[in-house]
Amino acid sequence: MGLLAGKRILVTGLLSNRSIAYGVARAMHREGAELAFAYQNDRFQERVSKLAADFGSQLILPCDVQEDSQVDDLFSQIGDAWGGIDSVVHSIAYAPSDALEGDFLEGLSREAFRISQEISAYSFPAMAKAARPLMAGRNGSLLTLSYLGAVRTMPNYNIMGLAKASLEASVRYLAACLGPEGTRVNAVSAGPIKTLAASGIGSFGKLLSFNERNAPLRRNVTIDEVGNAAAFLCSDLASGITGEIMYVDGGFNTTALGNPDQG
Ligand SMILES: NC(=O)c1ccc[n+]([C@@H]2O[C@H](COP(=O)([O-])OP(=O)(O)OC[C@H]3O[C@@H](n4cnc5c(N)ncnc54)[C@H](O)[C@@H]3O)[C@@H](O)[C@H]2O)c1
Ligand SMILES: Cc1c(CN(C)C(=O)CCc2cnc3c(c2)CCC(=O)N3)oc2ccccc12
Repeated sequence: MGLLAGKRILVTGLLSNRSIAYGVARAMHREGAELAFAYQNDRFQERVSKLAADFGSQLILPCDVQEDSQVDDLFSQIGDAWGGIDSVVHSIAYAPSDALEGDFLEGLSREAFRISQEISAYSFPAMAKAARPLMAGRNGSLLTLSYLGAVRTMPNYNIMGLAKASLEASVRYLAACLGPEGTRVNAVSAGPIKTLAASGIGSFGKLLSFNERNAPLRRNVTIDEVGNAAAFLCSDLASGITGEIMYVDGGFNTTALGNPDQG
């Protein structure tokens, strides 16, 4: 019997078969979950529907998290179709690309700050608020994806680091708010992975190879390893875990000087 048998889970942020959300969906499907998907806008409907078919999903709904009405509509449609929901996976981030390279202050602007916080951080508690009535009494869980740049400075990550810091704080405040009603809230902080969100980042290749050479496991992680951890955190095996940021990064976050042989 799969870890997630009988669970109904919404997975957001699926965009390609390299998406972390794809790895999460694959693990959760394998563990017996019934999946629904949300895509950012109509441009992505066809490609997400094709990807979602890999997981036998018929519930594929639009949701641009910049619009409150679309977040509300998403969960009312899920309520109509399912009557309730056990878990929500938030796998969404965005900052204007010119804020994601070079000098932190050069890339800083009120607009870049607002957009990155709104899409990459506010959207998680906003979805939690809309999902709350559907999750009552189900001992469900919420899960989001973070990155080490939330708590350590990472060259070029810049304004996204502030958004992830905000996101990780929301994991703790949501855990405190929803724990009494039985809903758990956690994050997986993943190591760097070559996805669409990572492409177009100038120094990404260097970052991947630095991690590969310096992480205790001496390699990068895969979307399936992140997916497995996400499936565990949303399963009843993790019934005592909430407000937690679980690192799936080959141990990189635990090192100070990395690989001593690297000089
Ligand atoms: N790739 C990495 O190295 C890495 C590492 C750690 C954490 N993460 C996090 O994983 C999550 C998924 O990113 P990914 O690497 O799988 O890339 P991805 O490009 O596959 O996924 C990013 C998703 O964000 C969605 N999105 C952006 N703006 C949106 C909006 N306004 N409304 C709704 N959806 C919107 C996109 O449609 C896309 O599906 C992000 O939160 C990212 O910060 C990525
Ligand atoms: C790792 C890592 C990532 C992957 N990661 C953890 C992320 O969170 C990426 C999120 C992201 C948010 N917004 C945008 C983009 C990516 C690229 C396209 C775009 O226009 N905007 O991005 C980096 C950017 C700089 C340095 C390291 C990294």
